[in-house]
Amino acid sequence: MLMVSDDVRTPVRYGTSINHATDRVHYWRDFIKHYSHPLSKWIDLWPSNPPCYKESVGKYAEATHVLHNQLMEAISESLGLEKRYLQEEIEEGSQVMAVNCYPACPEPEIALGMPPHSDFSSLTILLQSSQGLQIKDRNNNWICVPYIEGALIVQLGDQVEVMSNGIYKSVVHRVTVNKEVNRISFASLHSLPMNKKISPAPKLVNEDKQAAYGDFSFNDFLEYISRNDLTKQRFIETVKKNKF
Ligand SMILES: O=C(O)CCC(=O)C(=O)O
Ligand SMILES: [Fe+2]
Repeated sequence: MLMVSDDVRTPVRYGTSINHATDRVHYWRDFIKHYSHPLSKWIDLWPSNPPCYKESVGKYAEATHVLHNQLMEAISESLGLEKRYLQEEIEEGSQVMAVNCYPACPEPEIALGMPPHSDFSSLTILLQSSQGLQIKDRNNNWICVPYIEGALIVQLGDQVEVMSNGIYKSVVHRVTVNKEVNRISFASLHSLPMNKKISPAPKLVNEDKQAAYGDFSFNDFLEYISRNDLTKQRFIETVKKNKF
């Protein structure tokens, strides 16, 4: 399935993913329906072809889950919080593996693989087959993330921005396309549990630094994206108490 946006305001979108951004809300709703089903442990959502997919991607998903836990410990420590701050929630959280495919594009200058956005996740761990990802720096310039074979890219998501009371910022990113090669990326999006309200860590809130965000859950995020266009306003802007 190739999805090309007919949106004339922005460059067309050229690419597809197993849970394409515009389709993600439907994908996630289905995923959550299965996930919250009492028999969810026995419901197999993996594609059966190619036959090695389930085993290889399954192992990769397990490894990224472990890495996510370790990175969250390091982030908590760096903020002066307990190493195991939110550990239980992290263990019980969800993980979505988004497999994105961006075909070589005849007119890359008028297309984008994925429009600018930040991830709702705590962290996204990304593996890319070639260059294409760009991040926005604090001066609003787009910076290419270089391709390094086998390297994992870790992106901070909205949940860490809120939990850290804005000390860390979730990264705005987009994906460009090119004329020569098809690009594939595996984005492993890790999140705290659906109904867990995420708010600034109490230790990071004081008289000098008030809570800069209200609380929100993954469910609130899903509600938001089912009604709003994420390319017009990032979800995190809606939970900020003061615009800064
Ligand atoms: O393809 C990429 O490099 C990034 C994909 C992405 O941003 C996402 O799946 O949220
Ligand atoms: Fe993303």
